[in-house]
Amino acid sequence: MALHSAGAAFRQAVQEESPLQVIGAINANHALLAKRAGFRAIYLSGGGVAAGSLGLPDLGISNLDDVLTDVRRITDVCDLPLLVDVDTGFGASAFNVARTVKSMIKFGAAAMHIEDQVGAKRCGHRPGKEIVSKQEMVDRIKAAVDARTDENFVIMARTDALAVEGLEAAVERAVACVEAGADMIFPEAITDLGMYKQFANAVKVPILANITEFGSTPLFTVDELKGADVGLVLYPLSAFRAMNKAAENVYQAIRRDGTQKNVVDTMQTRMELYDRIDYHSYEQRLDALFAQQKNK
Ligand SMILES: C[C@](O)(C(=O)O)[C@H](CC(=O)O)C(=O)O
Ligand SMILES: [Mg+2]
Repeated sequence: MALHSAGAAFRQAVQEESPLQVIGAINANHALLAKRAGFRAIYLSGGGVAAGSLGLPDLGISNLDDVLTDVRRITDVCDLPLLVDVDTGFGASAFNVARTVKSMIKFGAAAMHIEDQVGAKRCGHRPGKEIVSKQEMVDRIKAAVDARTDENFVIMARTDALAVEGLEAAVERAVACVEAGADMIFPEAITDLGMYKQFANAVKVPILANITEFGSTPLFTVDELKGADVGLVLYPLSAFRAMNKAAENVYQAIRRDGTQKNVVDTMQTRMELYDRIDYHSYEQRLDALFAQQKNK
């Protein structure tokens, strides 16, 4: 087992905060802001890597390296356990899935979710999704579990089957994934609170509720989800959506007004930024390091 296991920290957080709020952090800076706000676990969204880092839609276009770049940047500065969206695993074979798992662990992720959509996937809240067979999904999970180099690294199985095959089939898939070794279940695009309970009763492992905005799932509160036996609550893109709106507003204002004076009040100040990224302590270390040289 790894000396410092991010996976173990994630499992502990799930035990201690029930349900555990897992907050989307689109980049390293946001990871620091999330930690400061008191969250105990963070999330790297696949849709967020695609839209935020690449300016592309969430349609299975981004690859393993795109995601790893963002994972490394986040885990380099933030010690909160990170759950990563690996879409369908970045390749059809068991070797592809294994490579994804090993890389995630190496780059410091605590957990990943892998889904049962076909490779040419869509956002879970869009129409027209297609899923692979139950057996093929079970094989993905088996490959992932087998590839772990840290037994505490969390393999979460996401099923998109509800929208395609209905509740019963989706629950059946979840059960099959847990039998294959999945540690947690992410039933995607849930429409009723009671459905979470049905998954939880059937699988007996923690269930994640994806409370993404403007999708098919109502914005259930933590208290409501606790009552439905949910173990983790995900907000994948909340800060990302807000950040994009803020940027658009500033771009439009500066272009329109020829000055930023009208929007400067909406900005994080220089001092706030420096505080959030611990700028001054870096500077002090630099001064201390080269002080002797200067005094010579
Ligand atoms: C969770 C998700 O997979 C993501 O990539 O963040 C998306 C979120 C979204 O598009 O709102 C999904 O639910 O498919
Ligand atoms: Mg995704």
